[in-house]
Amino acid sequence: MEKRPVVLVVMDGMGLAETHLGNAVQQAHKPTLDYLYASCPHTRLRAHGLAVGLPTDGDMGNSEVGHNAIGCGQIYSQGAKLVNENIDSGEIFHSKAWKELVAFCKDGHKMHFIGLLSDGNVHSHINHLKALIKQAKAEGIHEVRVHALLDGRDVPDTSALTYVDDIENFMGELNDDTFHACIASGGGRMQITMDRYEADWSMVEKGWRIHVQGEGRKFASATEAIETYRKELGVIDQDLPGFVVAKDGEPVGTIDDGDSVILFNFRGDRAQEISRAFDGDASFDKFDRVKVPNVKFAGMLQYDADLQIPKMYLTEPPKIKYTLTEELCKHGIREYAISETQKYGHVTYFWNGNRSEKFDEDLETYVEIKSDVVPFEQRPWMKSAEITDELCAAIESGKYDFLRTNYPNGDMVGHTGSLTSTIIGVEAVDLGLQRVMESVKKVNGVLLITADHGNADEMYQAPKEGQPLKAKTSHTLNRVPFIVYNAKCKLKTDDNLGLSNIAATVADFLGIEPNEHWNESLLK
Ligand SMILES: O=C(O)[C@@H](CO)OP(=O)(O)O
Ligand SMILES: [Mn+2]
Ligand SMILES: [Mn+2]
Repeated sequence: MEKRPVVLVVMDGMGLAETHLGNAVQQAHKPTLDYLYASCPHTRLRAHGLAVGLPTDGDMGNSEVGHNAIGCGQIYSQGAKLVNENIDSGEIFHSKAWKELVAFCKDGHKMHFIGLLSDGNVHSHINHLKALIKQAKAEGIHEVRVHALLDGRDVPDTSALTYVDDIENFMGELNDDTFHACIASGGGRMQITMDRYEADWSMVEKGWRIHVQGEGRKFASATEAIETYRKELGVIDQDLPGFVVAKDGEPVGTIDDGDSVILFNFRGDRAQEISRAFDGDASFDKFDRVKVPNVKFAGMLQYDADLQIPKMYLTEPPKIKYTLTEELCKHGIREYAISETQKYGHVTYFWNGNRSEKFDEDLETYVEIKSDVVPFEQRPWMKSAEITDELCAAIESGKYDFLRTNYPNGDMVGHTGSLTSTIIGVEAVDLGLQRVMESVKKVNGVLLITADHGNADEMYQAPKEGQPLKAKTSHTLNRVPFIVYNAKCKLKTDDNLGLSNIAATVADFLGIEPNEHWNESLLK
């Protein structure tokens, strides 16, 4: 095959749904995508469940597992599954980190659990938290405090009380003369603690003050906080401000010297910054931690093995080998990756098997466009134009053989639950694609277009008879497209094909031999 530049575009969160109702992708004015479907080879891929290493086919896809699969051409058991197995076998409680943390806080100190309180299974699962609390009691811990990040992004948008009630009932049954567990603080996941890719460290600072120092608006319970904020602000769970649970004016669970802290999220992007705040020495300068308690801190997983974030962890992360980048570097292929902050790590860190470091400084170029810190329903175009400017220039420069990008709009705007804004987000992507196509055509390259999972394709929850339609903020279980522009080819259409079949396809178009560990190419 003659050597031509290959460009891969991931349209984040733009899956394929049958229904038109609430389908922002279908409802958008998208002449470019319409043209591509009408005239170019295309197929459908699995982007959820077993096809991306999740426990069951009931698990929706997400960016981490999606970009891992695209970037390594294989299916690895992912965090959600590895933690399940580690807990089921009881091995987690023999880990060095668990033993050290238990021993550290046993006498008169507290064990804290910080994490996303839901069963979304994208970043965490409430069952994992329950198993850890139960074992903490069994091993003689007296005090447990939960710092509950409220979801509404991987689960229905106002479901926080379901999970708060669930965990409080669970802890209530364990509580007795020797053991006391309760919620100590919390807040919406898009307000505190769970920032990613350094988009907005002030979120993490807010979380630190609330969880560690007990500084924030005080309430008698998590339920009171949620109900009060909902009444006052009318916002959905992910946007609820931080709160501290207090009794007689005193926080019930600050994080103090001698305590142990477990971050029970398994997914890495939104877990790294708070981990760095706990693990960081005196040189930590992302915000003023005021006082750093002498605690032992562990993550559910290690979120970046090269950078050792965090130092202690309960579950070994998937060891993703034979990545596309590694293989392309071996062949001297010059790579270019670009996105805006919110998805920058998706096309670098997740893409390369959860590694932030480059394989080859000379061959790889990474570009980050700074994301705005605004509610994305107010700026649904996000940085699509700026990404496109840079990408088109890079394509036309002739300096790169393989270029990749992620347009975040379908996903980031989709998560807000606004159908109108998400339609505009999809239209912004469509415009970007049109410009990328022109550049690809100019250099006689090949353009591959796909998505990492659905989101914008279902903006309403399944309708219930007699009830008004409710916004849906989470990802979907739908297939995603794979389209080839400017290359004559035939694509396989088998039902079992998924994101892990893309790496070998990219290699085919670049004219190099796919790695033997990769799943088959999509080319017939
Ligand atoms: O925002 C996120 O953290 C997830 C949803 O929990 O979305 P994505 O997997 O698309 O990054
Ligand atoms: Mn995504
Ligand atoms: Mn998403």
